[in-house]
Amino acid sequence: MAACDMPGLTPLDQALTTLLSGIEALPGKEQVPLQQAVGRVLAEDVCSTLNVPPADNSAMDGYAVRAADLNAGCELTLLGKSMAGHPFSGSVAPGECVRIMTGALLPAGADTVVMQENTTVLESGRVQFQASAPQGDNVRYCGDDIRAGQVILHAGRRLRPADVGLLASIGIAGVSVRPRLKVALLATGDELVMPGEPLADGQIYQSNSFTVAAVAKRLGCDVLDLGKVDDSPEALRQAFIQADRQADVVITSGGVSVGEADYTKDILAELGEISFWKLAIKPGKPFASGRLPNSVFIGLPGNPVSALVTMHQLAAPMLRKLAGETQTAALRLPAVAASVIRKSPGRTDFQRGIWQLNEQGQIVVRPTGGQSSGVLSSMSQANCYIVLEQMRGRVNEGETVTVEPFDALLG
Ligand SMILES: Nc1nc2c(c(=O)[nH]1)N[C@H]1C(S)=C(S)[C@@H](COP(=O)(O)OP(=O)(O)OC[C@H]3O[C@@H](n4cnc5c(N)ncnc54)[C@H](O)[C@@H]3O)O[C@H]1N2
Ligand code: MOO
Repeated sequence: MAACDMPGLTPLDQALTTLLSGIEALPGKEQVPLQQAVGRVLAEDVCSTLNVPPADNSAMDGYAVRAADLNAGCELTLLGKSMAGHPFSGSVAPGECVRIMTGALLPAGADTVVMQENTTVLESGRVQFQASAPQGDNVRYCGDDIRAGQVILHAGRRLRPADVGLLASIGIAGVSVRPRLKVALLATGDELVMPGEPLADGQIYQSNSFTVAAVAKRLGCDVLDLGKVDDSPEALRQAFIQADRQADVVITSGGVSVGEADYTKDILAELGEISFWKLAIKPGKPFASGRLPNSVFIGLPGNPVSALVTMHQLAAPMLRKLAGETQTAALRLPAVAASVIRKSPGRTDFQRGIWQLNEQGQIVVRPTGGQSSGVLSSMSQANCYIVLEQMRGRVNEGETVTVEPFDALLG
């Protein structure tokens, strides 16, 4: 069936644009020490008050010289040495050089550093050089990396390991960050049992709260797992009211389809506002979002892969926006299908696959087994999505497809 024959299904991009335009970053900020800043979202731009490096210095162990003095076999008089933390106090005149270590300040008068491997210390104590060198060779100039006054990290940045090093390198001991989002999780369904408990006929172990919590935690959220809710309007009503009191965001799984026990949408509409989506993606067709009196509501479909894929593709960008984080587009790359990939036109598929490089340096990808939305093992084995366009049908071996490598939330 062609996509135009699938009425009421909204493309993912369109749904995401609408969902994101309807929410704002939650207000507030707090100061945290740098040791606790990785993974947090900057609340303000950070400006450097320093040049980095703070002064011209050496990139090598060797000799600081004037480049104009150098030629093959030339000899220069050794004046002294410049060590990291112990600069040479004099200045280098024509015909002179100074022993210098990596990171030590370049003495006045010198403009170049020659690696010690290209020199010989003579019995006279003078230093002989094997060749000339371009002026500035092996010198790290003041401000090469960062200039005083420059914004080094912008508000909205989720801090990475290199970022906290960068902040430390300009002497910053703490930063202003956005508060952590409080996220309450509810798993709906009479059939659900917690791992560790015995399983009766017709019951299954609940897994969605574990996958969804794992992603939310990787996004730096404080997660409050409120457990399972039975498929009854009253149980859902009470659970939603409790969750709404405690959290900035309430995320449920299950009960958003058209089944007789699918009450999530009704209760959400009763207590707050609902927008219900039928998305043109597979897995993850049913998806609800909206507001409760105090919180943003996200209703994921119940099937385990659908819940995780919609958590990643829709809920995670929403959580990032609420947390004040600047959005970045997912990495998508062309790849060669290593096998036939079954697909029907109508929805954009997020099949689970393994990508690797072949001997020609091309990315090749194959699906990881069963692609039903209940088959979590195919997600567990995967290192990427194979993103197959809405209108596309079966993919033959050798055709080009798009892969989206799992990012830090899923990988
Ligand atoms: N007539 C139709 N039926 C269905 C449609 C449809 O359009 N028309 N959509 C299908 C799609 S697609 C999905 S996805 C599911 C979503 O349904 P719900 O969100 O209402 O989810 P449930 O019915 O509650 O559960 C579905 C499935 O997932 C299992 N589940 C639920 N919660 C958990 C959990 N926390 N951990 C593990 N597994 C869970 C549940 O036992 C069911 O097997 O609807 C289709 N039906
Ligand atoms: O498309 Mo539903 O999301 O899993 O099977």
